[in-house]
Amino acid sequence: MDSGSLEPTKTRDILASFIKGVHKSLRDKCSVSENADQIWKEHCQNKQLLDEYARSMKSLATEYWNLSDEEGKKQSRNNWTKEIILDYFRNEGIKNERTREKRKIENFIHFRLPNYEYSYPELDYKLNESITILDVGSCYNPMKDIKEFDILAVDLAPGDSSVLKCDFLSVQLSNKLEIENYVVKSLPKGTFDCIVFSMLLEYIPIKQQRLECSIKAYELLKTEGLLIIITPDSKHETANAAMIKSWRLALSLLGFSRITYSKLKHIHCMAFRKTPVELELWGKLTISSLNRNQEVSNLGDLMYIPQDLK
Ligand SMILES: C[S@@+](CC[C@H](N)C(=O)[O-])C[C@H]1O[C@@H](n2cnc3c(N)ncnc32)[C@H](O)[C@@H]1O
Repeated sequence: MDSGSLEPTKTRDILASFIKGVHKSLRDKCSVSENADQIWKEHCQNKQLLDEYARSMKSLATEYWNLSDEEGKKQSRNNWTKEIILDYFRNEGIKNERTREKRKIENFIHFRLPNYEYSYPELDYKLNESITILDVGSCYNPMKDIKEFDILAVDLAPGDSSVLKCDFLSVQLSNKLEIENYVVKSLPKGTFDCIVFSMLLEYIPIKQQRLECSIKAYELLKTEGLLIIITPDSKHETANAAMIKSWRLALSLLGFSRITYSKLKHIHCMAFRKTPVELELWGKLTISSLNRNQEVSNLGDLMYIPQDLK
């Protein structure tokens, strides 16, 4: 795409609509096909399209999103992510969350399960010097200069030499990191302090696949590790509140506890921790607190995006 001689706002709009168009075309194809896995496979092999997407995304984010002034900094997904991760791992975040979670569980047991035997686990988080981060769908590795982070950046189509090629939907999970010719073949379970899905889930065309990504994140994180999810939305905070609530329910039922949520001008930002509370008990608490009258027959249905409904 050559848009070099156009006005900046025009170029920005062209890049943004190309990106949205790739997402839409994938969703449309999957919605009329019996074989969404095949559509996804074909998409992953379309090198020309993926490379153009990577160039467009990098250009949009680094040249056209104004992030240099004070307001821009406040609205930046990378600044939000950095602040939340550092607060959680380097300040009192883990300790505060344990206290909050313990209190929540104890209240729940007291009122709903008075005969239940339970003690909140003794925890001792082992953090290496750097915070290990798996940035899924990283594109150009936007957080690579943050010195506290040790980032494994992966993408279908790397937009920077520091990013390894990997389809998160099909990559194997095992007990070690395996890389062949800059392609990730397998990721180690239970080893990451933090996983970042920054503007990833709305690219994934099917609700069930979004759930699969979330399940993989759960398996790859250490207990008490963080999952950061950023998803674009320029509407008012309340416009898609039902979707945000629905994702929270799905992720809670997987064993995540939401620790914070912010609506910035163009994005929703969420951080979840992998709770150390046993899943059966956590599920009961989730159903009682978040799911008062909703029937959940398929967790995948909860991971919808507004575009699925169009
Ligand atoms: C909208 S871009 C976001 C880039 C970056 N995270 C950011 O915040 O600027 C979405 C990225 O997710 C990548 N992606 C989508 N599905 C993926 C998958 N299954 N595995 C790895 N990367 C994926 C795309 O190639 C694309 O680079």
